[in-house]
Amino acid sequence: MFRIGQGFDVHQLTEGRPLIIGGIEIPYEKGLLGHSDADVLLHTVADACLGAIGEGDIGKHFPDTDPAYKDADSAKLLEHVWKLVKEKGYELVNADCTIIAQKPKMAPYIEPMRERIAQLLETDNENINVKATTTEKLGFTGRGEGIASQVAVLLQKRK
Ligand SMILES: Nc1ccn([C@@H]2O[C@H](COP(=O)(O)O)[C@@H](O)[C@H]2O)c(=O)n1
Ligand SMILES: C[C@@]1(CO)OP(=O)(O)OP(=O)(O)OC[C@H]1O
Repeated sequence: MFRIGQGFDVHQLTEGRPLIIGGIEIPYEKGLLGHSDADVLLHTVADACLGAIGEGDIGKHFPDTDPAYKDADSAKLLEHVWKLVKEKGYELVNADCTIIAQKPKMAPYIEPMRERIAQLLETDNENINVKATTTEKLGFTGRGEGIASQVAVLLQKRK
C-alpha cells in the first residue's frame, strides 16, 4: 500500500541567526527565525511524512510553546517523525523537495542537503531530490523577507 504526503513551510529571514536548510549551514548575512533552528526544509519533510501517515503536523508533535524545542536541531525532530513512520510499517519510495528563495544561491548546497535528508530517512540518495527556485523577485520570497519550501513524499508499506 502507498501513502502520499505533502508539506509547505515558511520562515522569516532575519539578521543574527544562522541559515540552516536541509541540515546544512549556509554562509549568509541572515538566517531563519523560529522557535527551533528554523530549518524550513527539514520541517517541510517532517510535515510531508506526518501527512502521509495521517499524524497531523510538526506543530502538533513539537509545540512552539514548549521550551524543550527552543533552538532545537530540526534533524532530531525529523528523526522522531521518521521513527513514527517506521512504527506504522512504512518506508520511503521517494521525496521531492523545492526550496523557494531569492537568495542565497542554493546550488552548492543541494547535494549535501540531499545526502543529509537521505541519511535521516534511511534511504539511498537517488530517492531524494532537492531543487531550488527564485520567485523572480516577486512576493515575500522575492523581496528576501523569507524562505519557503514544498515537499512531496511517497511511502510504501514494508514487505
Ligand atoms: N535560491 C536559489 C534559487 C535558484 N537556484 C537555481 O537557479 C535556477 C534558476 O532559478 P529560477 O528561479 O530563475 O528558475 C534554479 O533552477 C536553481 O537551479 C539556486 O541555486 N538557488
Ligand atoms: C518546529 C517548531 C517547534 O519548535 O517551531 P518553529 O521552529 O517555530 O517552526 P514552525 O515551522 O513555525 O512550527 C513548528 C514548531 O512547532
